[in-house]
Amino acid sequence: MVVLTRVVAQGTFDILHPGHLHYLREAASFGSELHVIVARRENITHKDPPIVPDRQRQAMVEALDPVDEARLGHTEDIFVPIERIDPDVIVLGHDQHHDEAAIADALAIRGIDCTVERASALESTDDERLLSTGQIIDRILEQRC
Ligand SMILES: Cc1cc2nc3c(=O)[nH]c(=O)nc-3n(C[C@H](O)[C@H](O)[C@H](O)COP(=O)(O)O)c2cc1C
Ligand SMILES: Nc1ncnc2c1ncn2[C@@H]1O[C@H](COP(=O)(O)OP(=O)(O)OP(=O)(O)O)[C@@H](O)[C@H]1O
Repeated sequence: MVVLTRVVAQGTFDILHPGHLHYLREAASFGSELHVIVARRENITHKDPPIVPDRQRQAMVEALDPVDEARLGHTEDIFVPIERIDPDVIVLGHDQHHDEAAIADALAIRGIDCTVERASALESTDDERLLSTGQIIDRILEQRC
């Protein structure tokens, strides 16, 4: 019998880059199905809002090879999609501003049996890759303005 292990990853995914692929491939390695929650613009208050519209960010993430399904997150309650997906593992990004223990407590309160992991960072070596949306936008501003 095949046991499906559902994994959740999440983020803004404004302008896609190799760091996103690294994160999503690592998240996918924790199970058999990767579900991605794409943050809604109105919920992105911890940094500049995304340039790319919500639906376009969701469509681009869903097209990536490691991703089985991508959805826009809930407008108010971040646990609504979690309750619908019912994941076995949530993988936080290396720099995501969420505390594993706090997420784990919130899952336990809701009776959701799911572990919380933290992905690693794809660090820039000496090559030319741009490994954050911020870097890409800075490069555009430098070279196009
Ligand atoms: C478990 C979990 C569930 C989330 N659910 C939602 C959601 O339903 N709606 C949403 O807009 N953002 C959701 N988010 C994304 C957060 O709103 C936040 O923007 C994101 O984690 C920050 O990622 P980034 O700074 O790496 O882009 C969720 C995050 C986590 C960790
Ligand atoms: N270089 C990277 N290595 C590993 N994971 C990354 C990297 N860049 C982004 N991620 C992960 O991808 C997810 C989405 O991140 P996000 O969409 O905020 O991209 P970002 O490039 O970090 O954006 P910004 O530069 O605006 O912070 C997060 O979980 C984040 O940790």
